[in-house]
Amino acid sequence: MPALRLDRPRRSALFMPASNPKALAKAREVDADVIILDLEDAVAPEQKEAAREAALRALYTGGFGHREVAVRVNGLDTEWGADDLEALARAGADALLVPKVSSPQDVLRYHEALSDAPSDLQLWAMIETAGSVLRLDAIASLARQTRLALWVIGPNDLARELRARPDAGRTFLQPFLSLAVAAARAHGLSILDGVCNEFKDMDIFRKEAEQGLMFGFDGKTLIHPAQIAPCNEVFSPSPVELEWAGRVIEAFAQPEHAGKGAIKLDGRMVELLHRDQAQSLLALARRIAARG
Ligand SMILES: CC(C)(COP(=O)(O)OP(=O)(O)OC[C@H]1O[C@@H](n2cnc3c(N)ncnc32)[C@H](O)[C@@H]1OP(=O)(O)O)[C@@H](O)C(=O)NCCC(=O)NCCSC(=O)C[C@H](O)C(=O)O
Ligand SMILES: [Mg+2]
Repeated sequence: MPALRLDRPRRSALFMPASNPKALAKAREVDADVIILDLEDAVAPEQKEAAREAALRALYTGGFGHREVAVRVNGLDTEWGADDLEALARAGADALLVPKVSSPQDVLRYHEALSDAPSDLQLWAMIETAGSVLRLDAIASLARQTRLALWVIGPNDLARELRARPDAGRTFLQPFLSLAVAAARAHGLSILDGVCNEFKDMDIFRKEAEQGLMFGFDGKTLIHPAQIAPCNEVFSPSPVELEWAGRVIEAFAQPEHAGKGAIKLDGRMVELLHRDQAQSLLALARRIAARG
């Protein structure tokens, strides 16, 4: 199975309809950590085959630099799903993102359909159905025995299925977001927050991205290039966090703190687990800087 790539910065993941040549042309320029070529909901039925061809051309052309590239295929329960998987399994994508996963059996179907794919091809799954909400732990538990490596939340499909009324604070999603992050972390999956449909008002977008950061997401999926810069900023360690991280590590290195599990710093307790967090933050900052 592919090694789980939790070490990659995945602050921003931009969806691009593979049927939109103007959008695809930007895939090698935009500052997103991940590009997701969409064959599913952003593509009209009559465009599905042309979009698949365009995604294949883009993958064979390559040149995506530091960006991870995923393709969101159509579900196996649609007339295009099996052909998408067949065509794309060996086309050089880092991952295939599959929609509307509801159960462990769904993951196993996709995993089996990819049995001949290169060993480093990852399976990413949209978590966006009512069924998936009820089976988070069982779905995530397949991470260690299949290609499953990452989840993406799908707030639009979830709102539709639940008949919820989304508001700016995402009230209907909040309990679910916490549980999804917990299930992902328990089984070593990466997890990306869902898209914000608002792409003109960056205050609304930024608040939603900050909310996702607070819930523990690794990054956020995006629909428009204007969302990339604020998203990267929100999901990068801030100067204040990096300064804190440096001081925590330094404090634990002092001879008077040798062998201690908890010490005082700035009038507050810090424990060895905070030193671990500090080291992770500094490592993420180094990896972001190394992307160029
Ligand atoms: C939302 C859009 C339809 C808006 O498009 P448009 O009106 O063209 O926006 P702009 O005029 O502001 O565009 C300016 C230029 O930027 C390019 N552009 C726009 N969006 C993208 C993009 N995503 N990637 C790359 N480039 C993009 C335009 O082509 C303009 O270029 P130029 O003319 O050369 O200046 C549009 O943004 C869009 O289609 N977004 C992506 C939609 C999508 O992929 N949806 C599916 C994923 S979201 C999802 O499915 C959610 C999930 O499953 C759930 O259930 O929640
Ligand atoms: Mg969806």
